[in-house]
Amino acid sequence: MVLAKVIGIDLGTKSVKIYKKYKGVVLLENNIIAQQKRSKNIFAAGNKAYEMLERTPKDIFVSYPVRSGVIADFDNMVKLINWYLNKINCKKGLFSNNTAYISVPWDISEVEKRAIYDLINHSNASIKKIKIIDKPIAAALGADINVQSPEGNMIVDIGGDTTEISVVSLGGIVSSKLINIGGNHLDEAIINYTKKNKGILIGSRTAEVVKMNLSTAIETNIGSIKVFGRDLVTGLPKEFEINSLEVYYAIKEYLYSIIDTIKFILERTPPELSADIIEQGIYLTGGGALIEGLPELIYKETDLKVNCVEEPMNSVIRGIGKIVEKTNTYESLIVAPKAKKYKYS
Ligand SMILES: Nc1ncnc2c1ncn2[C@@H]1O[C@H](COP(=O)(O)OP(=O)(O)OP(=O)(O)O)[C@@H](O)[C@H]1O
Repeated sequence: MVLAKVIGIDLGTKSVKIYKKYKGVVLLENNIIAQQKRSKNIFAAGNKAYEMLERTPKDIFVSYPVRSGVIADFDNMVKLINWYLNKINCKKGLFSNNTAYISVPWDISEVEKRAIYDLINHSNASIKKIKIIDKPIAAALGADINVQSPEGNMIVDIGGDTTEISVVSLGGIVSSKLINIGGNHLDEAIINYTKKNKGILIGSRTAEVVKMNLSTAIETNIGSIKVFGRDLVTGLPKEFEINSLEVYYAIKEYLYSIIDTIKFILERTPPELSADIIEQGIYLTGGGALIEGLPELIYKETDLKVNCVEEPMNSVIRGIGKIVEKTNTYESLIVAPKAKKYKYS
């Protein structure tokens, strides 16, 4: 007899993380596909495809199938999920009665949520049960918050394409807002800054390196790095230096938009829960939580202390992992399905 497996999936805009019961995180890949333009066959997937970004010949096309937290390119996402599941040995025939726990943003439409069921049903994996978890709940669990208590907690999850700001209490979402601001927008802002102020065009991977090294919410110069770009006047490659103050100027507008949304959500939070949030502070998760000085800026603008979560990029998959390991304890956190024709459980 083949044993049933339980896995958890964090299907992010930028990356995919898969957790296997008793094993921990078994897959961490960029959620990106490189394919031949004509045949649409996979040329590379995951981290290998990311390495090809902006380096491919004309007949190879590289793209991200998840955009703004939802599946934007269904066919390619099916190809990728098959590739990921194959990589962790979760393909058809191998497991008889598998269950997958998958997180989705809260503030999206039912149709967008249902696409997750379609995705798994169209995949090669023999997953019988699909259980949906609200991403803010998973992020909160991953931040070691007791999500089932009556206490209110605010989670700010700054991801690749989106920031999801949510208040959770008693295992549910009290309020949440998903805004289209994430790491990709900061990369674009850095590209636009160097184009406008230095006359140099850089690629998105270089912009991400600049962001990871220098992104700051503090208006002071704390360091610089040298990178290559293309001089827009001569057309030739050029090495140039960029410092953290320049990166601050490039991204600050986005940071303030996130803070404005935090205030927006706070204004709409019932007073009892607001009191809890004031006492506990905000929890910052997602890759964007690594922006230098962001907790201090949020504190300055909102008067709320900010709790930094360890390895904030892994918060959601850590939370899903906790659910996968203790399915009975966390059964109440599973989102109730809305339509019948899908394989809900
Ligand atoms: N040190 C850092 N400073 C700033 N940003 C960072 C840093 N490290 C990673 N990031 C950014 O964090 C983002 C990825 O975060 P995360 O893994 O939480 O996103 P995701 O779950 O894939 O996306 P989403 O939540 O939008 O679906 C990327 O844009 C990445 O560049």
